[in-house]
Amino acid sequence: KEKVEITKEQQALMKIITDAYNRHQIPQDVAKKLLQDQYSAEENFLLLTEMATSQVQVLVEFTKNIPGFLSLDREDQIALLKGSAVEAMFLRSAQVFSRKMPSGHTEVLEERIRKSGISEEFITPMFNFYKSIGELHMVQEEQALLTTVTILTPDRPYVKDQQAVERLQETMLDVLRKLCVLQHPQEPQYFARLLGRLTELRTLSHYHTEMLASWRMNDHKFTPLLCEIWDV
Ligand SMILES: O=C(Nc1ccccc1F)[C@H](C1CCCCC1)n1c(-c2ccc(Cl)cc2)nc2cc(F)c(F)cc21
Repeated sequence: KEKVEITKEQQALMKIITDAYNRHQIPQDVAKKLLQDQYSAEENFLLLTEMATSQVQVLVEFTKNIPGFLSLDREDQIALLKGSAVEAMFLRSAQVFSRKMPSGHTEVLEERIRKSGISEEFITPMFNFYKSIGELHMVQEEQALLTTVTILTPDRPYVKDQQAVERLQETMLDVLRKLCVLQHPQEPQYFARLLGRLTELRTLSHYHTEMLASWRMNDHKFTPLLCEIWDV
């Protein structure tokens, strides 16, 4: 049984990333808003575009705190942000959905999202993903590192120096792997399950353009930033 040990440097890296991850969260809590009131499809769509726009802004701030990210080629930094923004939003949504809430709140939240305007065909895959993330009961360090690993995906479109991104991602994967072993000693497969979620996340994110286009309302308006990032 090999002794898994997180080094001092890895401990420091994890602290920087987790603190940044917790610092750069959306100011107002979308779950609270959704639990307070029932909104029309138009109001929900507007809320989504506002949330997604501010999510991109906090994602940019968060990446500045990933050690080594700012040393990457500038255009590659943009390519990584553009390539991971939708996945980061769905990952964040899943973490919001999986948060411990007073009994009955998760059901209300699920109901509100089901009725928000998203077309039927996307509801099941989306909630399957949210529930599979919830079942992992990730600690906040794992959530922060998983988002970091998602951002540092070398094979995003237009990334020139993939090796440099790969080296950074591997550094984060090594810390995440050790953390999983230490946090979930009874589950040797936990780390593999965690990475399997990233495949599900990528698949779900492929639907996002259709999910938005099929939102049950006419004339979908987007912010300039979302047009940039969401290919809409
Ligand atoms: O705001 C949102 N997500 C979100 C974005 C950035 C940061 C944090 C976020 F939670 C939207 C709302 C918007 C308003 C209508 C209902 C869905 N949202 C989604 C979601 C996201 C994108 C598509 Cl295409 C379809 C649904 N899944 C959610 C699960 C939740 F638990 C939750 F609280 C909100 C959620």
